[in-house]
Amino acid sequence: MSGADIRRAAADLLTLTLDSRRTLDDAMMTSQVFNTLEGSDRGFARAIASSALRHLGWIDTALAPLLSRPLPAVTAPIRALLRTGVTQLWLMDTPPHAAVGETVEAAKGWPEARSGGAFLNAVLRRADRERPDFARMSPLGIWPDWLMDILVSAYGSDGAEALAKAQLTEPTLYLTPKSDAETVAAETGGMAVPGGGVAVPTGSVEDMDGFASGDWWVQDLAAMIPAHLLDPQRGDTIVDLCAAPGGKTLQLAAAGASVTAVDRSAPRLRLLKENLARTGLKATVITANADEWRPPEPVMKILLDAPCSALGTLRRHPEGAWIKREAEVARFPAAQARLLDAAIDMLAPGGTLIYCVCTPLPAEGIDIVEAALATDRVVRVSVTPADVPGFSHAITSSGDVLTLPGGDSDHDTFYISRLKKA
Ligand SMILES: C[S@@+](CC[C@H](N)C(=O)[O-])C[C@H]1O[C@@H](n2cnc3c(N)ncnc32)[C@H](O)[C@@H]1O
Repeated sequence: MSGADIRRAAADLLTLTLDSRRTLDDAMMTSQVFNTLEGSDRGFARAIASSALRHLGWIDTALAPLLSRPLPAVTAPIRALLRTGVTQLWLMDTPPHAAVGETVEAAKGWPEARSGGAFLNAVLRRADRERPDFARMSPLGIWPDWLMDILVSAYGSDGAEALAKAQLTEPTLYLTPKSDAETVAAETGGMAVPGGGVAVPTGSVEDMDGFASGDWWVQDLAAMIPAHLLDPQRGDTIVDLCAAPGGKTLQLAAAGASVTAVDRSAPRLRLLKENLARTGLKATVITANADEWRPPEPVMKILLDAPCSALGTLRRHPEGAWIKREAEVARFPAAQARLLDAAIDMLAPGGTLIYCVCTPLPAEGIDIVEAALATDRVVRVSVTPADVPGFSHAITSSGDVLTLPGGDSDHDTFYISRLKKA
């Protein structure tokens, strides 16, 4: 494949994410042009798109003075090629002649972009001469204004900046071992870390030792905490609500618990079933709306990983900042409160419920839990340092866990609360 094909594929991934509002993973699965690439070409196209999405607010701000019309007024294919070109020039080690030349070539082979070749050439040449100094730009500028505003109002400028800086850093790939972390570390060339995960060098997951044999699955370190806090034991009956694609179901099942995994999305449950089959673990899988579904009898342990804005995983999915809308984010708390109420209904007296969301927004985390506590149907069981090896710094003054970035931390942001039925 030619260098132009790689740029065309990267631009296609950008239009699918930013203009069709798909996730990058989904775009990579559906883009025909991306799927003609193999090996390192595929890796390079993905790296360009991923870097563009990670830094998009900065890129668009720096592009604006180079254009005679606003970026949104440029057609989608040319806009994607512009972003593809400047990402190579400003953020990657691509030699300028290749970044400009191959991106302009890509336009020539793309009927909807062909007429913009000369414009693209002129802007990219100027972008090569007039390079922005991203180090002097506020990290908050990588986000759309609405997102910056809600994070600044929740955490102040410094806290929001820490979240933005976390997004600017390539996240480590972590595996959750089915049984022994040291064995998985030896098998994959990784390193066992406190909390039970294994940090591995980034690469093709399917090609790593132990993938096909199901010895591990990919899961962020912070995402391992909720299942740990439920203290799953052999013989426990556990209901895992909002379970797909199943990272936490696998953890609970690997501990020997009898798990019922409930999710309303059949396609996502297909992934959960694939994960169970690959790892040889067992769970009862139910497609249902957890607002309405009830177990045959109340259970002692429930995990509710509620649907959320997922703003705590932007470092892995930076496109989330651009494909989500403020109004959608505002709708989550009502759904979360309903689901927590339903989960409390399913819980036996004295039973334990873990509520978690992968977002730093208090409206989706502590506010939901405080409202449930105010009904007196549940009490909080404060998390202790011994409960969360490697994460004692994340225990909040109210006894929950909030894994905000800080120092040399390298994990997603989760809010987790442990509740007991009164
Ligand atoms: C954060 S994801 C769950 C991730 C999963 N627990 C894991 O560890 O892989 C939230 C899930 O909630 C599901 N969901 C959203 N609303 C639901 C509802 N009312 N009933 C059941 N599942 C729901 C979504 O389909 C999605 O799979």
